[in-house]
Amino acid sequence: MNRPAAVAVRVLRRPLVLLAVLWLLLVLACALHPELVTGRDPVDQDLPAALGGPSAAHPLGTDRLGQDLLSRLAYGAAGTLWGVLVAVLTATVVGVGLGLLAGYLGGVVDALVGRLADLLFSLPAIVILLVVVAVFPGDVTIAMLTFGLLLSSGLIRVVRAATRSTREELFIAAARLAGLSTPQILRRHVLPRLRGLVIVQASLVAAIALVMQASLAFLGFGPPPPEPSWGGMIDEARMVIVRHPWALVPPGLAVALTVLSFVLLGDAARDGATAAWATTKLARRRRRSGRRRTHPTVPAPRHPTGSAPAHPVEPAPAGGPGHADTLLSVRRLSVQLPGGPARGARTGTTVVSDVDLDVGPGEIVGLVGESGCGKTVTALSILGLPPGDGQLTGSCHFAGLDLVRADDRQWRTVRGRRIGYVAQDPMVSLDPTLRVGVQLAEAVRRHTGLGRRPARARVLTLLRDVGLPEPDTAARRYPHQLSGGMAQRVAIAFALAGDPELLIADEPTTALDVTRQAEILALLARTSRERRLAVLLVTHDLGVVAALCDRAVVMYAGQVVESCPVTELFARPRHPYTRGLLAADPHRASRAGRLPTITGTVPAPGQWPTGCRFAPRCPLATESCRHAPVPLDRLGPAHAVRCVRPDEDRVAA
Ligand SMILES: Nc1ncnc2c1ncn2[C@@H]1O[C@H](COP(=O)(O)OP(=O)(O)OP(=O)(O)O)[C@@H](O)[C@H]1O
Repeated sequence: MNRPAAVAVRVLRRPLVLLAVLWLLLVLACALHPELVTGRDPVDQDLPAALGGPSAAHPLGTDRLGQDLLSRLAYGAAGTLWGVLVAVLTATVVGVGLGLLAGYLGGVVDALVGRLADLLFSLPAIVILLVVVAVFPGDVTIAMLTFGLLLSSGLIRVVRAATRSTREELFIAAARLAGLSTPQILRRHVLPRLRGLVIVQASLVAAIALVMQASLAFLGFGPPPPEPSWGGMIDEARMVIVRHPWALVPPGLAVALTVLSFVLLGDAARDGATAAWATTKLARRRRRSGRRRTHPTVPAPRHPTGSAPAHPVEPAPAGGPGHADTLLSVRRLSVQLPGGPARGARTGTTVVSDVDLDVGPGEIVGLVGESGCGKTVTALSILGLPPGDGQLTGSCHFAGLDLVRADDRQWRTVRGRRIGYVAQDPMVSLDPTLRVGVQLAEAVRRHTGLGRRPARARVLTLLRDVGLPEPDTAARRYPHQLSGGMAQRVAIAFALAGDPELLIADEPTTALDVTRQAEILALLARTSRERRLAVLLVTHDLGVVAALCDRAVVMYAGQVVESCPVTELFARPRHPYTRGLLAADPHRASRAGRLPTITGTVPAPGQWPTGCRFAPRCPLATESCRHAPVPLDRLGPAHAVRCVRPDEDRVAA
C-alpha cells in the first residue's frame, strides 16, 4: 500500500472520523443527486399531512405546508455546501497567499498585510453581511465571498506566524543557498509545512460559514421560499416551535452534525498530512543521541610536529594571505547585526570584524576557534546570508566576483552552483516533507538544466559517490528515515549537486558519532581530491584540522588572530590563543596530568576590549597590548598573526 493510502487507512480507523466522513459523503451525495435520496419534490405540498412527525410517507415528517422535510433537507444541501465552499476558498486563498508573502518577505509587505489583517479583524462581520445581503438579496455566493474575506484575517495571522518561523529553518537557508527562487521555496518547502495548519483553519472556516449561512437564512436573508435551505427550515420550525417542536430537529441536527464533521475531519486530515513527514520516535531518539557532542576520534593528527602534509592529496597551493592562486579571497569582511548589546538599542552590533582569508582551488582551509568566535557568521556571510539580516562591509572575491556586492541574479549563478554548503545538522537542512531523491533531483535539474530522467540518474550517481551503497533505497526515503551519517552524506550530495568549485562545510561532523565522523571526513578529503574542490571547513576541532586541512585560519572574538599552513600551525604556533588551543587539544595532551585550559571565556560582541581582544586571557599581555587594536601582521608569505609578541612561546594556560 502506498504512503497516502496507508495514512488514510490509519486515520479512518478512528470511529468518530469514519462517521464524520460517512456523514459528509451523504451530504455531498444529497448535494449532487438529491433525487437518489428522496423521490419527492421539496416544494410539493401535502396539506393534510402538515406538521406531521416521521412516517412511512415522510421519514422525517413535514412542515406547516406539508412539505417533506427529508426532501427539503436533501435539496437544501447543494446551496449549503456551495456557500461553505465559497467561504472556505476565499478565506484560504486570501489568507494563505497574503500570510505567506508577509511572513516570508517581511518588511513593508509584512507591515501592510498586518494592517489589512487588523482592519478585516476589526470589522463587525454580521453588520457587514447584513448590508451585503440587503444589497444583493438572496445571493449566497456574494454573501459567503464577503464572509470568507472577513474570516481570512485569522488565517493571514497564523500563516504569517508559521511562515516566519519556517523561514528561519536551516533547510530554507539551505534552499536559498542552493539558489532556489522565492516562489519555488514557498511552493516546495514552506507550503507543505503549513498543510496541517491550513487544513485545520479551513475546517473551522467551513464550520463557521455553515453556521453563519444558516443564521442568515434564519433571519430571512437566505434563498427566497419555497426554495429549500437548511437555515430557512430552521426559521420555519421556529414559527411552529410550540405546536410542533419536532420540525426543528432534522435541520438543527443536519447543521450540528455537519459542523462537527468538518471539525473532526479537519483534525484528522491535519494528522494525516503531517504524519507523512512527522518525525518518528525512533528518528527523534536518533537525533537526540546524535546531537550529543562526542570527542573527536578523527584520524589522528597527521603532522602534529609539522613533518607531514595535512591534506592527504596533492600539494597545497602556496596559500596564505593574499596569495595569487586564490579562488576565494575575503578582505576586511565585517558583519553588523541589527540591535545593540543592550535590549532595544538602535545601533547594530559588530559580530565579525575585518576578517581576511583565502582559499585556493582544491585547497582545504580550516576555520577554527572556540564557540562564539564568529566562524559560522563568517561562513554564512561569504554565502551572502548573514544571520538576522546582518550588514556586510569589506570584500569577498570569488572567481572575480565580489560577493558582498553581488545582486540576486548573480547569486543565483553562484549559490549551489559554484559554492555548495553543508550545514552542521543535516537533518534540519533537509526538507522533512520531501523524499531525498525528489530534493536532490530538484537541485540537480536547477543547477544543470538536465531533464527528469537524466537528473534521476545523476541523483543515483551522487548518492553512490558519497558512499551510500543502495542509492535507490536512500533516494526513496524521507530525511527522518535516514541515520545521522546517511543524512550527512545526503547533505554533501546535495551540496555537490551543482558540481561547485567551493564547498563551505560548517562543523559537518558535530552531530555524528565517532565512527561516522571519521567516515565523513574521509569522504570530504576524497571529494576534494577527486574534484579539485576547495573546502572552507568550519570546526572547533584541531584534530579535524590536522587530519584534513592544508591551512588554518584561527578566529577569536570576531577577528582572525592567526592564519598559516597547518604544518606551521602545529610546528610553531605564533599567537598565544593558538598555543592555548593546541595545549588544550585532547589529542595532543599527555595521558598524565590535567588537560590545560584557557582561563576565562570569549567576550561577547559589543564587549570586546579596545586593544588586543585576547589580552584579558593572555599570559603574555602587557599594558601596551591593551591600548590600541592590534593589526594582522605578516610573518612570512603564508603566515599572518595578530600579536605584538609573536616570538614568545608561553601558552595561555
Ligand atoms: N542571529 C543572531 N543574532 C544575534 N547574534 C548572533 C546571531 N548569530 C550569531 N550571533 C552572535 O555572533 C557571534 C558569533 O557567532 P557564531 O555562531 O558565528 O560563532 P561560532 O564561532 O560559529 O560558534 P559555534 O561554534 O558555537 O557555532 C556570537 O556571539 C553569537 O552570539
